[in-house]
Amino acid sequence: MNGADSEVGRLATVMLHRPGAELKRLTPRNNDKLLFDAIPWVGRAQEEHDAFAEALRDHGVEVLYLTELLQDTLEYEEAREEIIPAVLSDRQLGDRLARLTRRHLEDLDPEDLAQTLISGLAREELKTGRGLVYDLMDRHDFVVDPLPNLLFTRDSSVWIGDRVAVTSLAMPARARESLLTRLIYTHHPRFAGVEHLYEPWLEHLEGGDVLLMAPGVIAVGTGERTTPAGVERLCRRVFATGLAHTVLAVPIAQQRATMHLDTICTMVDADTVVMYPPVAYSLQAHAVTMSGDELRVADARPFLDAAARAMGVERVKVIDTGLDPVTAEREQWDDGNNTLALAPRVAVAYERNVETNARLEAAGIKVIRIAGSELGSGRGGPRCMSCPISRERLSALP
Ligand SMILES: NC(=O)NCCC[C@H](N)C(=O)O
Repeated sequence: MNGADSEVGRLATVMLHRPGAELKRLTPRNNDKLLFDAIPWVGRAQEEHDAFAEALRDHGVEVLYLTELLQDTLEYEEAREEIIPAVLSDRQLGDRLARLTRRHLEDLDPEDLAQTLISGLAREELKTGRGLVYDLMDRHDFVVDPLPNLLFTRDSSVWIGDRVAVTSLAMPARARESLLTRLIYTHHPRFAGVEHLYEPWLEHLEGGDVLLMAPGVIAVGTGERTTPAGVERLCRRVFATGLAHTVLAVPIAQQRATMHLDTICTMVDADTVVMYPPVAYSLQAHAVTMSGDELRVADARPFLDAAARAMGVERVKVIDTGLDPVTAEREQWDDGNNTLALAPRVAVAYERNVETNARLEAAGIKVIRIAGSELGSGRGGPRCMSCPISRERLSALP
């Protein structure tokens, strides 16, 4: 069954994106705008990603690839008719270049169209070109921008219960990603009948900010990416559909190191989180519940207290990630807190976060280590690189 009600129920199916030609578009001139800290070695990034996928399969997880789902989806005429105009609505193109680009895209078979939607299209790759915009562009300029951050499938959709929230990404370099995930969930037969809980044109909300703390309890970070208005919209929708009774709205610092809640906190057991020490005891949360027709927003209290109350446990256990502040800061930056749980007490983590992983193991967590020196140049770890499509429900356990 599709969906999830926790971060730690046994992972059955996950959607990944194997990085490809879109990473080859990164240059020292555009990497900041495209949200990468360095220029990755693409072949090695693919090897690291393949090893990640293999580790998941070795643990019984079905791996779906976004590219393959998109190719299948683009076999359907309605899907093609929906996505091509959406790509051309970019105001940079102007009418004439948009017409040319439309013809180019319409001529592509599903495989090439999927590839172009992901890796973009440079002016020089158009078969023919004319007009003011075309003439004034550099031949390397993009007519369709590449999506190197598609690798981080966590952010462009998130399953809550049996519904999928197709997110609304805040950074212009990522906005188009959720048009692709929406297309897949709308037209791919595997997802027929799945109800959408959120849409890309609503207030900004990114999957990396959404943590399913326990059945009925969702924490949502609000900072650089997810806005308070996005949290409010999600609250209304999860309460209206009975998918949650409490949402914890968690303000996080608006900076790159903490762009999403999952950069500072992830769950490794039903009542245990791995957390960045400087924020573990200072992070605050507002518990949001429904009171009649209105949202009831409680005063801020320590996140861990608010979470324990909502989850109905005595306390949320914390494994912190480093012995000294410098190590903790280095390993937080390198996604040490960004683990992907495959089951309670089993988590995938980047191998380079030596101290954090040692701490996890000392606390009884089985750590599956993966290499990520190249993958990490996009600033995301195992949780960021995975969208759980199906997890064993914790609410179904006796
Ligand atoms: N959930 C996450 O933290 N995802 C990582 C996203 C990294 C990407 N380069 C970004 O800036 O959006």
